[in-house]
Parts: sequence; structure tokens; C-alpha cells
Amino acid sequence: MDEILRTEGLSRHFAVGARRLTALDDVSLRLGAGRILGVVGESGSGKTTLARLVMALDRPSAGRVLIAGREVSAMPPAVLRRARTDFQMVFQDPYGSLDPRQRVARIVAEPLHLLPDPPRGAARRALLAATLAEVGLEPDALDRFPHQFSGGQRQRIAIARAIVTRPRLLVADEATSALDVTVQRRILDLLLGLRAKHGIAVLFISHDIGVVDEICDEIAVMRAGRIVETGPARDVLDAPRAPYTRALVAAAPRLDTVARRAAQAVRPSGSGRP
Ligand SMILES: Nc1ncnc2c1ncn2[C@@H]1O[C@H](COP(=O)(O)OP(=O)(O)OP(=O)(O)O)[C@@H](O)[C@H]1O
Repeated sequence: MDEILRTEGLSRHFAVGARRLTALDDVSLRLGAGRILGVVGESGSGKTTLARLVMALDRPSAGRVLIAGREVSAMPPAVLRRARTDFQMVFQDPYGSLDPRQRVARIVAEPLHLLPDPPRGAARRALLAATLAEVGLEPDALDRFPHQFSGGQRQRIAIARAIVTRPRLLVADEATSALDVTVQRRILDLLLGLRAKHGIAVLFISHDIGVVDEICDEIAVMRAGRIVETGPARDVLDAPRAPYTRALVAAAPRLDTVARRAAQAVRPSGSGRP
């Protein structure tokens, strides 16, 4: 496997008063180039902590993060800054994650300062317009402000910002959770399109197993900071081994297919596939 992301024995403890809280406990994951790995689990299971460690926004208490073979969790700041062109993040809140005072051109261009020789003038404008086209927005969007766009369009702007340096890894933390179902579908299609066209790998973090089902090749199920089950999406969803995964699949609210799987998963003899 041409590996883009690997975490090895990743742990993160926080001091909460006199107590030590373990947010992440010995998490080892691998993500191949151009693959989509879903990390699913309920609130508080450690998903955002994992995302922040992968993005090197936080340092692990133990273990390490390697992106394209380089240990980002131990890089000095100047080296890390350059490496960041290779991995970018899309956040949950399409309203809060874009600065309302800046025009879209400025917002999307923000990561370009990480490049050793950022494009300027007409070349910069052309790159920004081409990047907007990649996410399905017209070039005139560059001169507008975030409030002039819908939630789904804002998330497209956030994705444009994340791909402007042509990263090989996107970390999407609940990136579709604030959107209604039809808009959510279109954003998932956009991520799938970017993977197909550019081979971008995605670490797709969500509490929603139905959404994960729609987009992911592999799934890691998290509970209380630990991975309880991991494997190809079809295997994990069609025949969950861990009781916790079975309960998650059974509780998935939306998709008929998921409900069908849940019925199978809870049948005593139910390891068969639909
Ligand atoms: N900076 C921090 N200080 C103290 N505790 C923290 C900190 N960050 C996270 N935690 C705790 O770590 C645990 C995991 O939190 P995390 O945000 O990673 O979970 P999550 O799965 O992303 O949940 P959610 O979907 O609600 O964001 C929680 O108990 C949380 O309260």
C-alpha cells in the first residue's frame, strides 16, 4: 500500500484538575494514498483529538504521526510549516470556519503562504479561480464575502482553501454534519470527485455511520479513545464484530440500507451479507 498516513500507538492525556483524562489511547491507523478512511464514534470518543494530532495542531503524549513517511508529530516548526502543504483540514462549521471580514479570494489563498514560492498577481488569481472551479463555484465568488453563500457553498469554499496547495491528505472533521441531507450528499460527491481526480486521501471523521457508509473504503470505530474495530467498510458495516459497532449500526437513524444491516447484525446467526 502506498501509505499517506500512519499513526503508531497514539495517545493523548489531558490534566483535568487533579485527574488525568485519556482522550486517545494507543491508536494505530494506516491510510493509503487516495483512500478514504472513516473514523466513527459517539461524542467524546476522541475523534477531534485524533484529527488535531494528525494535523500536528497538538502533540501526542505518546506515539507518533507519519504523513507520507515523515514524522510530523516531531517536526520543528519551520519544517512543519513547509510540510503542511501536504495535509489540510476541513472543519465542521461552514459558518464559523470562514472569516466573515475577508473576501473569498483571501480566504482560499490563505494556505499559499506555506509554499516556498507562492504565486502572485495574475497567476495567483488564475490558481484561485481554478481551485474554485474544482469545488463547483464560479470565479466571481472570489470577490464576495462568506455571508453571501449558503452553508453548502461555504463548505465548498472551505474545501477550496484546503486543496489550494494540492495536498495529498485531507482531514475532514464532521465536515458535512452541519448540512442538510441533500447538501451533505453533494459535498460527499465533491470529496469523492477530488479523490478520483487528484488521488487525495481523506481521513473522514463523523459521528454519523450512515454518512461514513456512503463515502469510506475503510472504517475505524472509536470508543473512549480506543479503536474497537477497524477494517474494510463493507466488512465492518455488514458484519460488525465488536458489540459497540453493532449497537452503532443498529442505532443509525437515516439510511434504509443501514437499517437492513442493523437487522442482520443483531440476528444471533447474522453474519451474512445482504
Ligand atoms: N483540551 C482538552 N482538555 C481537556 N479535555 C479534553 C481536551 N480536548 C478533549 N478533551 C476530552 O477528551 C475526550 C475526547 O474529546 P474529543 O473532542 O476528541 O471527542 P470527539 O469524539 O471529537 O467528540 P465530539 O464529537 O463531541 O467533538 C473528551 O472527554 C473531551 O472532553
